[in-house]
Amino acid sequence: MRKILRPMPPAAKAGASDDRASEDGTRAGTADPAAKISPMIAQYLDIKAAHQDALLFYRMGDFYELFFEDAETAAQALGIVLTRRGKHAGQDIPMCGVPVERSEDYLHRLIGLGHRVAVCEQIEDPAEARKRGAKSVVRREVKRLVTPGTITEEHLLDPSRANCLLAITAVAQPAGEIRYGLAAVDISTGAFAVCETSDAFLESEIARIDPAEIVVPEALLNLPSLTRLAKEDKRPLTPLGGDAGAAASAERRIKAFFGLATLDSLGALSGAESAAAAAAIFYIERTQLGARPALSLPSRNGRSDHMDIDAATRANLELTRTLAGAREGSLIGAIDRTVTPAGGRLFVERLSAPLMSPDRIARRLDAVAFFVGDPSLRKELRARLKAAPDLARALSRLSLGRGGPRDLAALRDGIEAAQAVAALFAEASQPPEELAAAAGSAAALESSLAARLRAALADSLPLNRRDGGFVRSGHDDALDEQRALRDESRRVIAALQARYCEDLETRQLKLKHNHFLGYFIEVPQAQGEKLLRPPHDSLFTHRQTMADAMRFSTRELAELEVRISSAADEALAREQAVFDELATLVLAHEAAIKRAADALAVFDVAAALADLAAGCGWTRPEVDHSLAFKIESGRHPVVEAALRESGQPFVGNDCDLSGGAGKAGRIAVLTGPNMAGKSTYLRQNALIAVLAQTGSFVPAAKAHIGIVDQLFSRVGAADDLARGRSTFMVEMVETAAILNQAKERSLVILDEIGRGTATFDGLSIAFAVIEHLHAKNRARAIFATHFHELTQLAKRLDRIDNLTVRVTDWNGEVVFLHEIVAGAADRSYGIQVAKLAGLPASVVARAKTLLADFEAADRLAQTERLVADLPLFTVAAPSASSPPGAPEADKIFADKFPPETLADQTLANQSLADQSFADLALRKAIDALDPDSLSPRQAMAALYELKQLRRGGA
Ligand SMILES: Nc1ncnc2c1ncn2[C@@H]1O[C@H](COP(=O)(O)OP(=O)(O)OP(=O)(O)O)[C@@H](O)[C@H]1O
Repeated sequence: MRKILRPMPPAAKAGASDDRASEDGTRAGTADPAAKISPMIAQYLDIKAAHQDALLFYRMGDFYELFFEDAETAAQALGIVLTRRGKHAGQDIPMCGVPVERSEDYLHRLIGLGHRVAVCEQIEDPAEARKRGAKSVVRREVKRLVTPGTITEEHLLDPSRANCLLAITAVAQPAGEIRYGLAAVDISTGAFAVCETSDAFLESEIARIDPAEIVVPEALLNLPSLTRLAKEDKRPLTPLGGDAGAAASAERRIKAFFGLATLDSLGALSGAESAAAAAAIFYIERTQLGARPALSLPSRNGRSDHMDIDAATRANLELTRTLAGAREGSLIGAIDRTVTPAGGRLFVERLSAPLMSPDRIARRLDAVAFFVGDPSLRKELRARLKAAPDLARALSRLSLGRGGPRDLAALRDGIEAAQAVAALFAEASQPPEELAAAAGSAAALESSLAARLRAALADSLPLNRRDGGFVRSGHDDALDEQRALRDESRRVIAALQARYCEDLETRQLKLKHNHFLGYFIEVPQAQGEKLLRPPHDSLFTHRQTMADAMRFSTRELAELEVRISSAADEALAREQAVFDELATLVLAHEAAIKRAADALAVFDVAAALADLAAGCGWTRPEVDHSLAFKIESGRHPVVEAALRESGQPFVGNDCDLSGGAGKAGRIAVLTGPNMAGKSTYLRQNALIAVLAQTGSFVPAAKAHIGIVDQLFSRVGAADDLARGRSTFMVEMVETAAILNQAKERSLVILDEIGRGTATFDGLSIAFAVIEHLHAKNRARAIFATHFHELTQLAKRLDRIDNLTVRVTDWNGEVVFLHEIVAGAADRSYGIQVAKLAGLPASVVARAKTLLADFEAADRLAQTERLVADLPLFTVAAPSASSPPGAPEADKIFADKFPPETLADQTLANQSLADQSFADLALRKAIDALDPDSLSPRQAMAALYELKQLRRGGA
């Protein structure tokens, strides 16, 4: 529904709205198309020219107005009425507007949609402008440039997520390779991290940072991964002009911003990293219009420091949001028990970038273990943390000059919470390294700071500093004096009203105030007539006649007004000075406060993970440099939580993909009926790896994980119609990425590869994918499939294990046990599941008959032919010329099929993989014959043996 937001103000309305009328010489219907541009429109066009890439909120009295294309864009985005105001170049000027007091809501919505907004304020009193002539325009200036990646306002930000601006630059290496520099800055907290990456990992790094806005030099605008992100993920992408990304000026810009003589203290930033950091600074300076946010020095985040999780895997595993974009239902939604916004943000950051160093992981796990072992300390700590407001964001607003009294109060309460936490830890015996360091940072805060703030701030605080009334009385003598004068004057007004009432013998006289008249006396019409006549007319001066009242003033009232307003103004000015003093005091401790804020977040995450581990029976994983992947009784945290709510148990399952000494890890081929729990099993093992390397306990009885450097998944079957890709195309693109990139240390989970196309195409692709994974990628992997034929691969590829999910029949109904065991599924139970889903009985019965026919005849035969034709070991073969009987194949064949078993084996009902082995057996038997050395009897026996082999393979 479209809402009408801005009725045109009534002509008689006094004050600010009148300025609109006097300024605007092009009111609707009055302008001559050929007339000159009105001064106001000329001013508007001037300001707009400097802010072409933003919607211009142009302040007119109590509204922000938008004109021309901006009006059309905003009206459509906000669902507000588009109207017209005068003409420009013979055309109507489209216009819409939002009231100032509700503008933040509209800003929020526009920013959420990826727009940038330039907020242009009136910077002088309209009365001042009028003094320059009736047609003069109020001076205006853009005071704020609001963009998705640079917002700091509490109500515009999600407390549980970082709000990152990401600058990307490219630097060509001497060898021709392009290296990308990435600088991620969260102005709302001051966090500033840089890293460098190659083209192959650019997208996964962007997915990890999950930026609210990306800025790039114009030359990079057409980079395919960026255009895709901007178009399909709707990430705001802002081009930077000038030399923003130039390596040459980068160092100078960083030094100037941080006031550094040299960049040595930042460690060795690469050329790409410093170019990106400088580009981010350039954009921040441009948008903050002179205000300097309290940014930390850029810290390097080596790409090899964290597990690489590509964008598709991140989305598929629903780590921080579901495929539909919601937090609820994601991993973080199910397991986040942090109690502070900063703790929540740190947890998201850690979960998005699992570590690669067993030592660093162990340090985090030590902190969690410490709190698991001390439940009462944990409870006490969490209670104190709950009282801690968002220190980092309040500090950032103060540093940008956008803070309010409540930000000072947040600082006060946050510092006190940090001190309380530090005091709690002073008594803790032998806290682990991570917590001891955090306690040190919390304790290092200047204790007098909170005391100063407590003494200065009133108990109840307004949102905006300009409202005043936030300084405690008794704190500042000068302020108290002004306030007394102001309040005294108000009492005098009340006394004056009483006196006039008495003198005129009426109770209907009121002393009122508005912006236009200031203080005035209002009486009903009949009373007013009296005041216009002697003797009253010598005292009362007529000001205005209303429909049913008249307004007057007196000399006494005018004098009083001057006294009152100057006392109020002076009190307010004094309060602003107190605010500035307090803000300066706080900012002098900026670095220490930031460290303490980070420390509180570290405490929060460790205690929250401990709470989770203790409450849900999670255990400490063992993480090292091996290629182990051994999980005992692992669970899926999100599915388990959902089942718990409906009172059902989750069945824990083991998983062992460990590589032996000097050997790559194993590949599990998982078959089982629909709805048995295959996808759950796949995902839970990937999530356990992520959680373990995040430094969390894991939902398993025991877990041993050798560092996973890259996590790949191909799960889910979402069409990606927005990108113009079919389900199958998406599946193949993601599978290709995995096969091209996965290595021995990777973990790969693949769900039903090949199901999106014709059966035999799909089966062939699935076969080839597993062979490639086994021979080339050599990664630890789980491959869930409905192609039971794939289980035959375990017979000839040494690192493949078959797993299946147990089900049982009960009175003809399928019962899922959700238990993963070694072996292959005997059948699919698809029809039973379809029956459970409520397919009509006639359809189920018909499907059963057809299945019996298909199983008996055609499909099996076709399958057998297909696999008999498949070139075996094409991936594993040392060279393309190696024949099927090459040494590796021979060895596997001999292990799997000793000659004595081949003769009497009935192969007729075996699957196609067995079939090819039987053919191989026949050929080997013929090759082994030496007719010249056989007696007639031996020749006869050999002939029978060959017949037998042939019969088995037919
Ligand atoms: N280990 C488990 N313990 C208890 N319930 C489970 C378990 N695993 C899965 N389930 C339940 O079974 C449902 C189906 O699981 P899942 O989607 O993993 O099956 P699937 O085998 O992948 O099915 P399909 O082949 O049809 O995709 C889950 O939503 C969950 O309710």
